[in-house]
Formats: sequence, C-alpha cells, structure tokens
Amino acid sequence: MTHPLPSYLDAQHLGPWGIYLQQVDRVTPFLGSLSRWVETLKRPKRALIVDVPIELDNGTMAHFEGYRVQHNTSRGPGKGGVRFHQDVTLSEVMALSAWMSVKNAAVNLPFGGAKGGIRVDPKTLSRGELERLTRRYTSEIGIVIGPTKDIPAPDVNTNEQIMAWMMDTYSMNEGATASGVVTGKPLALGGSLGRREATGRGVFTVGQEAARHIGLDLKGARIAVQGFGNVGGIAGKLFAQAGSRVVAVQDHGGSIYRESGLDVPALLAHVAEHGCVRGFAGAEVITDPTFWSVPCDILIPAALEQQITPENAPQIQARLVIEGANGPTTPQADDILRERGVLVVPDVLANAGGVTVSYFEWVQDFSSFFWGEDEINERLVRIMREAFAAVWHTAEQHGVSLRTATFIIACTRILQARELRGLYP
Ligand SMILES: NC(=O)C1=CN([C@@H]2O[C@H](COP(=O)(O)OP(=O)(O)OC[C@H]3O[C@@H](n4cnc5c(N)ncnc54)[C@H](OP(=O)(O)O)[C@@H]3O)[C@@H](O)[C@H]2O)C=CC1
Ligand SMILES: O=C(O)CCC(=O)C(=O)O
Repeated sequence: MTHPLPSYLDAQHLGPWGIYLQQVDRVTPFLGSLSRWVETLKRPKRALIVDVPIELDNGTMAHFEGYRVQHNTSRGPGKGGVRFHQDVTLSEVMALSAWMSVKNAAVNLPFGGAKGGIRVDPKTLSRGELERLTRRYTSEIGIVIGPTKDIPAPDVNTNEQIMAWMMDTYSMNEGATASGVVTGKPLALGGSLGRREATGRGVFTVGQEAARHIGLDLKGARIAVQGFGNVGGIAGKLFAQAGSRVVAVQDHGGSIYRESGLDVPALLAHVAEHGCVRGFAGAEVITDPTFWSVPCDILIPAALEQQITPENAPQIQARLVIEGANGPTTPQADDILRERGVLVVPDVLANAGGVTVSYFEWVQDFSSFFWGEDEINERLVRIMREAFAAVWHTAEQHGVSLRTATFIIACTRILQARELRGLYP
C-alpha cells in the first residue's frame, strides 16, 4: 500500500523537487512494466539534516544547516556534489540528488545519486571559518558517506581545497587516508587530471553533437552564457576556441554583451581577479532581463535552478539550449521552448561530464594508478558522444524531448537494477 506523499514531496509544491516529480510523471508512460516501481523514484532513500556549529573569527558561535541526501543507490554508491549557498534547502538538495541518480544512469556510471549542501553564503566567511565549516559538516555527514557508500564532489561555491579538507577530515576520523571518499580533489591528493574542466568539456561535446544534428556551424555561432564559474567559464572557453563568439555573459555582478564576441581569456582573468563580470572593459553592460533576449544561436545556463521560466522562454533567440546548470528550465518553459522549435539538451545529459571524470578519479584512487590527460579526455568525449547518440535515437523513436528521452534511458536502468536486486516482492 502506498501512502499519500507528504507535502514537501508533492509535485504541486513549487521548487526543484516539484519540477523533478513532474519530469518523472512525464517519463512514466514510457517505462512499460517497470512503471510499477516508479514510486521508488519519487522519494529519496535517505535524507540527513545536520547542524553545523562553528566558532567565527570574532569568537562568537554560528550555526548552519547542512544536508546530505541519497536519492537512490540501486546501481551503486551515492555520488554527487556539495553546494555552499545561502539559498540551499532540503527540497533543493533532494532534487539535485535525484537528478544525480538520473544523470549517473544516463551515462551508465556504476553510481546512484546523492547531493549535499550547506545553507551559507561562503563569501561572508574567512578562509579559517570556511575550513572549520567544511570539516564540521564532513564530520557530521561522516555516518553516511564513504568510498563505497557515498562520494561527494564539488558543486556551486565548492572547489578542490574544500574537497581536500573533506578528505582529510573523513580520513582523520577513519584513522586511515581514504582518498576515494571525495572526488574533485587537488592532483597532489589523488585528484584526476581533467576533472576541473570536465563538466565544461562535456557541455561543449554535447553542444558539438547537437549543433551537427540541427545543421548549426559552431564557427561563428553566437553563444550566451549565464554563470561564468567552473562550468560556464570552461564551456565558454572551449566554444570560443572552436571559433564561436561568446556574445553575452551574466553572473551575479550583472550582464555584459559584445556583438563581435567577448575576449574569453581576458574575461576569465577578470572574473578570477574581481569575482564577477562587472567592470569588464571590453563589453557593454546590459540589464539582466535583456540577457535572455540577446541575439544568439546557443544559450548555456550554467548558474542555478529555475532560470528559464514561462516569462523569459518566449524571448529566447537561441536555436539550442545546453543546460550546464542543474534544473535551469521549468517544465512550463521546457514546453514553450519545444513549441518554438528550440532544442534543449537537458542537464542530466549535458553536464554529466563532471561526474564522469569523477568516476575516473574514483577508479584511479582505488587502483592507485593514474591516467594521462589525453586518455581521460578521450574517454570522456567518447562517453558523452555515445550517451548523446542513445538519447537522440530514443527521442526520435518515441517522439519525445531529449529530456524525456534521457529519463527513459536512465529510469529504465535504475528500475531494472532495483528489480534485479530483488528489493520487491
Ligand atoms: N562543478 C561541476 O562539476 C558541476 C556543476 N554543475 C552545475 O553547474 C551549475 C554551476 O556550477 P559551478 O560552475 O560548479 O559553480 P560556480 O560556483 O563555479 O559558478 C557558479 C556561477 O553561477 C553564477 N550565479 C550564481 N547565481 C546566479 C544568479 N542568480 N544569476 C546569475 N549568475 C549566477 C555565479 O556568479 P557569482 O560568482 O557572481 O555568484 C558563478 O558565475 C550549478 O547548477 C551546478 O549544480 C553540474 C554538473 C557538475
Ligand atoms: O562529480 C561529481 O561527483 C558530482 C558533480 C555534480 O554535483 C553534478 O553533476 O551535479
């Protein structure tokens, strides 16, 4: 017997988790007999909320709320990043963990889905405070993570240094160095070549494939990017290297535009120095709402969820949207874009490059044998291309969007694993 979902698990509940549930509803008719088990996708396996108290530099105490959610582990240990952001909520982390289950299955990695986060604006913390926060959070979630249980990685506002502190804290508690407990580590601690660039490289690779399918030449193609951090910055760089023109970029600091194309290396250097695109000399400033209607061929949302909405979807000029971010497009906006003939390469496929190289890192840590960068990039590109081809074929076969096609492939794999493991009567 199935009880009604609690309100925070309800599809009508606005927010990322509600969006994820609507996506599951859309895939269910395509799951055949496996649709009997679809309820398992509609609730996380395990959700941990932790209090993270730290001493601030001024001697006072502060308490932050942290989360680690394991959505599904049918296909392997939980895998997914950790986000430090002032707007992080349990519902958001639940959705991000579920998208990890789908993503990992879509590119056929032997992982389930998990995600973590702390509700904090890390920009307000000193380095020492950030380290104490990271270590206490790791200690608190230490009861559910581990190299064969659940392996965190970087996400928004987290990086190699934070992964190093997480690895060290977990190892201290275990009494042995456990490099496989997190990925996205510095190279000197068992990190992998190519991990930092992997998500952007994956975005670029599926972009190449999608552009080829719709007859869009990347040379001279105009690109708009929202979010110029790890994902958006690297993707922008790779498109520019391929001869595309990055004409518009938006981050928290504002939006900038240059019809003939921004100088991407100079913009990356500016962001590294100043923290945002504001003040970049070689561009005109545009308003944030105008960003969505700039003339462009490819739009890459690479910031946060729910950025492409029914309000701005009708204005988008691009023929192709490649979702670098997780959950950037609401289901209603998805429908508007589809009706308008805009092709959307969904997050659960487009940004899978990061976790794919995280998988390589995890394998390298276990074998204590490290691969060369060319080998890593070749394997990454091959996996992304094969996954894209399978999704394209499934979309044509069923007459559905690339998002629903990716969900068909991934949810079938997850539910088959569930069934084979005999978790059902
Ligand atoms: N890192 C990874 O390997 C992966 C990341 N992703 C997803 O990609 C997205 C970006 O992550 P990542 O690049 O790692 O994060 P970063 O922290 O490196 O960068 C985030 C970027 O988004 C910008 N941003 C944040 N909020 C807004 C906003 N409201 N409007 C405009 N810009 C905003 C930030 O600007 P500012 O600095 O000014 O705040 C920054 O440029 C997230 O959705 C993440 O989940 C997906 C797969 C893997
Ligand atoms: O590299 C990883 O394990 C996870 C990356 C991630 O958080 C994501 O794909 O959203």
